[in-house]
Amino acid sequence: MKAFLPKKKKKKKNHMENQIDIQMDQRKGRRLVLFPLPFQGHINPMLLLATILHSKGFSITIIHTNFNSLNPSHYPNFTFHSIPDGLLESEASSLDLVALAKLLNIKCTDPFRDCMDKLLSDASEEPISCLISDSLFYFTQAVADSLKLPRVVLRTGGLSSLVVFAAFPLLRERGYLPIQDSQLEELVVELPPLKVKDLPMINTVYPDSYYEIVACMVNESKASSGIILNSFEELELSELDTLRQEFPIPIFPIGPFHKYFLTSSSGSLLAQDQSSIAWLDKQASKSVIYASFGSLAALSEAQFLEIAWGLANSKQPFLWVVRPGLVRGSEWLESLPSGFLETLNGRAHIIKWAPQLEVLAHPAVGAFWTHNGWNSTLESICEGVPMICMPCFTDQKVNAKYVSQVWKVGLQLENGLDR
Ligand SMILES: O=c1ccn([C@@H]2O[C@H](COP(=O)(O)OP(=O)(O)O[C@H]3O[C@H](CO)[C@@H](O)[C@H](O)[C@H]3O)[C@@H](O)[C@H]2O)c(=O)[nH]1
Repeated sequence: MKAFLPKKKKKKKNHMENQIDIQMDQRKGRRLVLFPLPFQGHINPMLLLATILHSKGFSITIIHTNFNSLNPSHYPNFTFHSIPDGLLESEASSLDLVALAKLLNIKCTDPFRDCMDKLLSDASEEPISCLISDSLFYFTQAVADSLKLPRVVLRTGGLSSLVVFAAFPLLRERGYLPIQDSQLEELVVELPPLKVKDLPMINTVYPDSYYEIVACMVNESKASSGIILNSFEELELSELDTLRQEFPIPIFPIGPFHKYFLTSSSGSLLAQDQSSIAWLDKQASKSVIYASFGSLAALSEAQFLEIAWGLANSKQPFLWVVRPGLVRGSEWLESLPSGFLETLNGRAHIIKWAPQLEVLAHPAVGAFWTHNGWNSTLESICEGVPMICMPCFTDQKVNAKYVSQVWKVGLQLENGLDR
C-alpha cells in the first residue's frame, strides 16, 4: 500500500512518484463506494476488500456511520465520508443486536441517500461505477436501484451460513423454525450435518425482527449485481454449488482477504495490545491457548468464571482477550477472585484487545478457544491453529459445526460450560 502514498513535500518527482501518477491516471473512472456495517467483524473484511480493490487500480470512497466511526488516518489512500446515523448513545449501548441492526437500516436510509446524491453530483470526482455494501445494510439495494447504480454485496460470513439463512423459509415451512427445545438434537435432514441446535439463531426480544432482517438480507442480496464473500472454493465447494443454484447472480468467493498482503493495516476500533507478542515470544512452541470471543459476544459473570478456572486448570499458558463489555455488568476483570492472576505465576496474559492475526500466526500458539465469528474461524484455519469452539449466536453456530464435523479442525464445547 505504501507504494501508492504521494510524497507531497518533494518538488521534483522521482521515478516512484511518476509511477504513482500513472497509476492515479489509470484509476480515473473507476471509483467504488464502500459502506461497511459498523461492527468490527464487518469493518475488517470491508477495509481489507477496499485495500485489495485499491491495489487493483480502483479509487476507494468509504461511507461510514458516526457510530463506531472509522479513523481515516489509517487509510490515507481512501476518501472517507461520515454520515449521521441518528443513533443515541444509549441506543447503541443498550439495544440488543437485532434491534440495533434494524434501527441502523431505518435511520441510515436518508443520510446515506443524501451522501450518495452528493457524491454522484460532484463533477470534480471520478464517476462512481459501483456501490459495495454489507449484506446486512439491505436498505442500500433500493437506494442503489433508485440511483441506477449497480450494488455488489459483501457477505462477511461464510458460504455455509449463507446457505442456511437462504433456507429459512423452507426451515419454517418444515417446522424446524422457530426452534422447539424438544427438537434441539434432531438432524436437519435438508442441511446435514447441522442439528436444530446449530441453526443460526440469536437470543432476542424481537424474534420477528430477526426473521425480517434475515429475509431482507437474503432477498436484497439476490437482487444485487453480485456477492463477494471472504471465503474460498476449496473450503466450501458444495455450499458454493448450492448458492449458485439459489442466487441468480455472480458469486465471488475471493477470500481469505487478509492473505493478499504481508501485513494488513488496522481497522481496529480498539487499540491492539502489542505486549501479547512479547509475552508469546517467551512461551514454548504450540503451548499457548489463545482465548478470544470477538467484538460482540457477551458472557454472564458465571460463564466468565468457569472460563477463567477452565483456563487456569488446563495448566497451559494462556493469552486471554477480555474485551471491556465482554462480561455483562462488569467493566473488565473485577469479577475474577482476588489473587487469581498471582497464583498463575506468569502463565496467563490477559489483555483488552489483541493483534489477532499476529497472535494466530505466532509459533507459541497451540489452540484457539473461539466463539467462531467468521473472521476468527477463517484466520485460525489459515494459520493451521486448531479450535475449541464455543459459538454464541447466529452464523457462529454453523461455523462451529463445520469446524468440528466437516473440516475437522476443532472440537466443540457442548452441554454448557464447566471449569
Ligand atoms: O482481540 C482481538 C479480537 C478480535 N480481533 C479481530 O476482530 C475480528 C472479529 O471478527 P469475528 O471473529 O468475525 O467476530 P465478531 O466480531 O463477533 O464478528 C461479527 O461478524 C462476523 C462476520 O460477519 C460474524 O461471523 C460474527 O458472528 C459476528 O459476531 C477478527 O478479524 C479478529 O482478527 C482482533 O483484532 N483482536
